[in-house]
Amino acid sequence: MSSSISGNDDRRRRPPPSPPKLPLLGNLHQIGNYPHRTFVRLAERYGSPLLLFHFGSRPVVVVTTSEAAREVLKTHDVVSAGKPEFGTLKKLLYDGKDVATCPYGEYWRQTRRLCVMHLLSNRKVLSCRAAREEEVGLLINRIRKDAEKREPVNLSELLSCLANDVICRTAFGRKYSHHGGATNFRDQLAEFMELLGAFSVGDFIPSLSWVNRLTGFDARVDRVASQFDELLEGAVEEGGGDDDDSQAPFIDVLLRLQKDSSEAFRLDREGIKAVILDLFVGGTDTTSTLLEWTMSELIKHPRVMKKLQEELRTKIGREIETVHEADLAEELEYLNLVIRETIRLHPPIPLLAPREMTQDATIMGYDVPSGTMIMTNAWGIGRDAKDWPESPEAFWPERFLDGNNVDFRGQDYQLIPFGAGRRGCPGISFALAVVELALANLVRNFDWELPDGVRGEDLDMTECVGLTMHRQLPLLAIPNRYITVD
Ligand code: HEM
Repeated sequence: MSSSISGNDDRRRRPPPSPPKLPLLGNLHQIGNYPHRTFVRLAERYGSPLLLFHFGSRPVVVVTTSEAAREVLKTHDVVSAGKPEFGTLKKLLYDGKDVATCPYGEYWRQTRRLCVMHLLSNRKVLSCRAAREEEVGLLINRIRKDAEKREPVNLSELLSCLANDVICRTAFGRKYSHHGGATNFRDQLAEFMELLGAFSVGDFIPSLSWVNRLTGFDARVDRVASQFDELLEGAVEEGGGDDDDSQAPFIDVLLRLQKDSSEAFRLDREGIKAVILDLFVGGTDTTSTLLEWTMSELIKHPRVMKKLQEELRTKIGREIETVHEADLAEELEYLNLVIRETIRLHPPIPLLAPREMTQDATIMGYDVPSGTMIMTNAWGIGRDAKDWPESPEAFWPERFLDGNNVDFRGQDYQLIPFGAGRRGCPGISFALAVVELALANLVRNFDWELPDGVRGEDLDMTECVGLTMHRQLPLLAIPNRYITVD
């Protein structure tokens, strides 16, 4: 399939179709607020699974079909495993010493191995169960109090706190509700994420880098990077106390590995801080966004909500106040279908994390040179009528019944919210553990209604795109207690 093409021989090149571009800006002016939607429209207009754009001076190929995604992420897995360099990311993530943004090579391989083996393995995820159960328990108790007042709760906010607190507990062994007195850790993290997702003109049009200085963007990046470094330094100083890896917070595990003479590869101090940051960046907003969309779809579709409630209430029973992970051991088929259907329609990172070609390659018959940035439109692929012939825009978990075993773990290219191939997400089990436990509790323990008598079907589902794609308006809903154990 792959064929190398000579760097100089432009006559033989067949690039993907490309919408007309402007000088300096390239195609940046065409992208709009919902790039994933724009890219689907343009792919249809040009009738091509690959389109070539220019974001300023950067060539970017956008992949819009499952077939093309398979070629990129499977056939050309190694060649497409590079990462584009962005100045802002480098400043915020210790010059690319993390897993998610570091270039493809030995450092990435070893660092990812450490994460997969020691932090995100199924065994380690299981051993963090107590922290998840406690945090979900706190959330449910809080909602019970609100239910007594019959007041709407801000589910978006609560779910974001939950994801954040779970990662904090597993990464540091404690919560960082407050750091440095009045400064709230969550606000700091929110600003960090905002900057990671922000458009930095200098990264695309180097001749306009001065704009970042003029607007104060660069100074803000420096300030946030140094605030976070201070926090992580504190955590590294305090860490290293526990010898038992299975129970230890991530920071302790990484510090122990650093001292372990039998380990051929050791992360330095910046590497440890960068990896911890990666887990926050990769694991908080993504998880809470998935929870937020799942609850939105359930409230919007009372039939599905009722069916899921029946499954949970029948299989788990009414005898316990709060669902624990052991209670989920029973096969909860419909819960699984609901999560699959939500993530199909609302992949938290609609365009996956950008990749960069490390060699020339031919993809779907088009030549894509080394250095091209690759964006895979998981959102568009999840709604492509070719792969999802029955009402692709509809929320209908039953589509996964009757032998449709399409799953999101990176083998089925029509459903790739976690990416695929060697740079695919290593945090799937970690994320699902939180998502399943939280949903089982929220849905089994309460009936939900929208405030002001708004009907579920009228719930606004407008998206807002940053680092992740979340709801534009927070999800406010009134909980009514269902499970009341005396
Ligand atoms: C619903 C939750 C999540 C979603 C939708 C998600 C999605 C993704 C996606 C799309 C990628 C890029 C994949 C690719 O390029 O093929 C990725 C990478 C990554 N994710 Fe996740 N993720 C989630 C949860 C997590 C969690 C909980 C963690 C860790 C605590 C995590 C850690 C990472 C890391 C470290 C990478 C970089 C992998 C590499 O470059 O080798 N993610 N994730």
